[in-house]
Amino acid sequence: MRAGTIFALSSGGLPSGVAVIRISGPDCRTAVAQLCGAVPPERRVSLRSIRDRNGDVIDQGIVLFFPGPNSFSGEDCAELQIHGGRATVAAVLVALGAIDGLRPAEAGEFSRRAFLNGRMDLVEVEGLADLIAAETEMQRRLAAEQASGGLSRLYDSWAKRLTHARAMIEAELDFADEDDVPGSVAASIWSDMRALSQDILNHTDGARAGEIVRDGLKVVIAGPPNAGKSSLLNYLAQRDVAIVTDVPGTTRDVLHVDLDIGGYAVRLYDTAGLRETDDVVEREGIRRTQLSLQQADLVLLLSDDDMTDAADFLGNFSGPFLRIRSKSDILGETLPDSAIDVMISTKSGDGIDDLIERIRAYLPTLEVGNALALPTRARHRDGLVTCRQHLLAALENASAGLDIQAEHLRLAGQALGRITGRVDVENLLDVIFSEFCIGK
Ligand SMILES: Nc1nc2c(c(=O)[nH]1)N(C=O)[C@@H](CNc1ccc(C(=O)N[C@@H](CCC(=O)O)C(=O)O)cc1)CN2
Ligand SMILES: Nc1nc2c(ncn2[C@@H]2O[C@H](COP(=O)(O)OP(=O)(O)OP(=O)(O)O)[C@@H](O)[C@H]2O)c(=O)[nH]1
Ligand SMILES: [Mg+2]
Repeated sequence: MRAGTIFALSSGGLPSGVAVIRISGPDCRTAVAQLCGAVPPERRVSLRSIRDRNGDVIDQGIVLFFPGPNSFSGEDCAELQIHGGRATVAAVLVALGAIDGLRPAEAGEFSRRAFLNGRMDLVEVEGLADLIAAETEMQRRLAAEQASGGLSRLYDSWAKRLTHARAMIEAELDFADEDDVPGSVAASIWSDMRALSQDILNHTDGARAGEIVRDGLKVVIAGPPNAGKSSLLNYLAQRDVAIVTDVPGTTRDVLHVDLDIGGYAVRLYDTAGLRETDDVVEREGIRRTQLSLQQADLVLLLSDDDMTDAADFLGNFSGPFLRIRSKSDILGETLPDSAIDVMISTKSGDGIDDLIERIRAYLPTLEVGNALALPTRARHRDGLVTCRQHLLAALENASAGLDIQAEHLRLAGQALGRITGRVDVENLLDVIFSEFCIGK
């Protein structure tokens, strides 16, 4: 850990009504005393004058002091809640920087210290980062559960079962020579380990839902040029995001907008129309369309005709898709092909509600309570898979002997410990904390 006492603006963009500057570290008391004359009573709201080196008042603000270890970071912490003008904040930050032992915080450094001081584990830290980034209600619910330890409690309870099983095996190994210890201890242990393996499997089944809620459902609009793809993106975004013209081949870059459908995040992509072409720029656009199709959770296949050749537009994509007949306002009397799922018009708005309902069917449903403890990152899923592999290796290798089995249980527990950051994660920390903003 980089040493020193750190400070940062922890509230958002300036100007703001009030700005919160946080300080954490061993020289926190000194810093507060220097700026405010004296350290205010612990954990109490105090209105103080904040002064620069020359004793000139910069601002009047609310000052809080939280002595470690019972603080957010586990160190001595303070907050200066001042007026949120740019010059006011800048002057206070300059005054702090001039104090010996103080330096500006790096992104996520307050949380990193909280982690290193055992105030939060890694899964909670990730939950906190997601909570700050949450834009929809379901993202918020999932992140809040994770940040407050819901997922960690589950993983810790599993780690405890593994440790218990190992302890029982060790006991059995230690007394193996004595006649009065029957093998019956192991039987109940192995049935619990089988149950645990199933618990992990059920939990991992929720990983896709967790990742979709956190990252948003990726919906790609594809189809022939001029079908009205960009018009649909603009309509759903309620903004003029993409260029729309009657020239086929208008869109080249992949654009996206984030939608909130019933509290769930949906990331909608507009792509270049797919066709054979000699235009180098358009070909590059089509290549990018194909790349985004590989990432899609759902494809909206849009066309203003019956699109008998739908599969041609899907490339390697094998996931779910909806066939959408666009421009229904100029359909006239002709009935669309029965394979069409939805008919829409961005001119009249017809069919759009229907389309949104159809997209909704691909969103997970999050229930309250325990069901909110879901893995939200590939990192969690990978750790769970490794854990379960070792668990199965332990269960299936009775012939290898108890000590080999116990070793697999140890490795299973280690995989869980890596998820929560209780073991051996030094190399992960930079990646995880760099996701944070400064001041968190
Ligand atoms: N002004 C302000 N508001 C904030 C934060 C903050 O740092 N400052 N938070 C920052 O994320 C969140 C609240 N999280 C916090 C978590 C723990 C402690 C803390 O001091 N915990 C001690 C004492 C608990 C108590 O008095 O009950 C502890 O757990 O020992 C403070 C804030 C959201 N709101
Ligand atoms: N009548 C009618 N015209 C539409 C509708 N949607 C789009 N258009 C028109 O169709 C033309 C093409 O629309 P775009 O949204 O640019 O089509 P695109 O699929 O993005 O086309 P490319 O980017 O070239 O692949 C434009 O002239 C639009 O005004 C609709 O619902 N009804
Ligand atoms: Mg377009």
